[in-house]
Amino acid sequence: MAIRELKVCLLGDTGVGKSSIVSRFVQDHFDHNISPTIGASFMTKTVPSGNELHKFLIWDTAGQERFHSLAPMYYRGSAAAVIVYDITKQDTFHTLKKWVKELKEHGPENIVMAIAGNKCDLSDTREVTMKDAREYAESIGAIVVETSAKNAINVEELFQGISRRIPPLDPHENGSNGAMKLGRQSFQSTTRCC
Ligand SMILES: Nc1nc2c(ncn2[C@@H]2O[C@H](COP(=O)(O)OP(=O)(O)OP(=O)(O)O)[C@@H](O)[C@H]2O)c(=O)[nH]1
Repeated sequence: MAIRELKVCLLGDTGVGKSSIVSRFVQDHFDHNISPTIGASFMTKTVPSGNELHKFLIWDTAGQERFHSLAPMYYRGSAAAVIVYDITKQDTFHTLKKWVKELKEHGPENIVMAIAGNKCDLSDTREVTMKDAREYAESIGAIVVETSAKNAINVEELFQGISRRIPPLDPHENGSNGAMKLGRQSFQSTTRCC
């Protein structure tokens, strides 16, 4: 079975739960007292996808503004970006839109964009509706899903959605050096809710 290495970066405001999503996905663990990320952190996880294995090389970036200038190092060469907002904080949805703009202007041409509305376990105090998120995602051709890293809701599904957007390897395009051509399979939006 062929292994594809897929660089994925997580972007979004500080405190929205990027590290918690990665920790839930890779280690099936949630820490209430997780510290803010300094710079970036790196983890990997390999999952089956059709006839292939997708090895996600995950760069979890720091959301604090002082680290913003480092982000291009992590989205450059990425097959996918997970852009996270907190459904209980409208301003984090605004920050997400700024990240999407930056990715469109400076990110890889065919990057798969996945929007994660995290903390859906706190939907009683929601400030961003699923309708708004879905409409925005459709307008940019992104996957959108509401997640809870805390309660393990839709985290696996988020990465499965990314896997589905990665076109299967064409053996004729895979050179002897193992170079792989990545791109977005479809521009249709995919939506999942809690
Ligand atoms: N209720 C709830 N809290 C969450 C969830 N995900 C993360 N948190 C909490 O939100 C806070 C911030 O989580 P982090 O994962 O550090 O957020 P981050 O986006 O990585 O933050 P930076 O590293 O500063 O960019 C922590 O107190 C987490 O425990 C969730 O799904 N539900």
